Amino acid sequence: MIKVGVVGGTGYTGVELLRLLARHPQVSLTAITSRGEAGLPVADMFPSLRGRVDLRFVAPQDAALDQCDVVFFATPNGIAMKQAAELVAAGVRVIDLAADFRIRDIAEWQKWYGMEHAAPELVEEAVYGLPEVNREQIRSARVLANPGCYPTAVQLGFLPLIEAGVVDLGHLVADAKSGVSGAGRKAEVHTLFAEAADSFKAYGVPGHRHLPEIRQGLVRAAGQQVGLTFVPHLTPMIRGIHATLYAKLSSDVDLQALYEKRYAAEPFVDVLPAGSHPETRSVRASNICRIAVHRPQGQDVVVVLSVIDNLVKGAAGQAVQNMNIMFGCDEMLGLDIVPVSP
Ligand SMILES: NC(=O)C1=CN([C@@H]2O[C@H](COP(=O)(O)OP(=O)(O)OC[C@H]3O[C@@H](n4cnc5c(N)ncnc54)[C@H](OP(=O)(O)O)[C@@H]3O)[C@@H](O)[C@H]2O)C=CC1
Ligand SMILES: CC(=O)N[C@@H](CCC(=O)OP(=O)(O)O)C(=O)O
Repeated sequence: MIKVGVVGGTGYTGVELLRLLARHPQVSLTAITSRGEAGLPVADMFPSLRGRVDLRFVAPQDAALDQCDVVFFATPNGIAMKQAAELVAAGVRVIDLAADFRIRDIAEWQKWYGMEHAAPELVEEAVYGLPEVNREQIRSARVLANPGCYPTAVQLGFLPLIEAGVVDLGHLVADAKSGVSGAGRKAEVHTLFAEAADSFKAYGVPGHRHLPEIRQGLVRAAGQQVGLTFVPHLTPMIRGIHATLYAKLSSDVDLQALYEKRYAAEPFVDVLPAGSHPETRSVRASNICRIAVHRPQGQDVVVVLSVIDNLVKGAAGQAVQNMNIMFGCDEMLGLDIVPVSP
């Protein structure tokens, strides 16, 4: 059994991890932390876990994390980077759901995240956990940088076009919408029911911290610089990301065949039939990214629609997928669940 610790078990991605890990046949949940709820049975806070998780929350400093085989950090940015080195030295593998190890350029990371990096040497060795790109490196990772939610939907949508070299790399556009759980469980005015339940807005247009992460992945696939415009939106739903991606075609290609071939062996990417319009509810609570590719009215423009559940393929599900790869389990173990909506 894989002994697992979860730091940040009271947050949205933390409880989503617990939902998935509690039913994982190879996992033994060992420690689940909370600073404010130490001592409280986890199932008292989350009744959906009654009978499935019988641990109590423990304060992070009291958790025997060094006894685990792997520790997930479902914490704000800047926490994992301070603890990962000690854990790795103790032989514990680290999966960070935050952004501490995602950006290889430390100066760039510090600019976007507004803090000094505490473990640049671990960024160097960390593996970016997008299995559809890095599966082989993930197997031996000691530090795993789980991708961001928008970066997962946008990269999976753009990658086939970029890898095949069939679009103008200077003018890629990603227009993405997220449910409110993407902002986490902490209290903030803009996610109050009265603020977010009946409104729709773009944000971060001058620059969002996921821009450098997406660009890093696309540049790697292209082998050259790319021009990317990324505009996130907050939409009145709880879970889900819908990314609409635009690019100018530079060669004539069978787009449907291109996407079907690229993802034929991927268990968690579903390329829909030509002409489809994926809905976020079709992936709710599942680890699947559903993609449709369009060429409107035969123009030289390609439009890609990519949907995920931000808490699953965009966070906890992808983290469990990565754990499965790191520990030699079947990649779908604990994740072979159907979406909860039609
Ligand atoms: N929400 C989403 O859709 C996605 C989130 N992410 C990333 O995953 C991480 C977690 O996000 P999310 O679950 O939404 O956030 P939440 O705000 O919902 O939860 C954060 C958790 O971190 C714990 N925590 C906060 N500060 C500390 C600290 N100093 N030391 C230890 N634990 C701490 C909190 O627990 P307590 O206060 O009880 O200690 C809480 O359980 C973030 O980095 C986020 O950016 C990534 C992809 C998608
Ligand atoms: C709707 C919403 O607010 N979404 C968050 C992004 C989600 C997230 O948690 O960011 P990471 O994946 O980098 O951790 C935001 O735009 O800041």
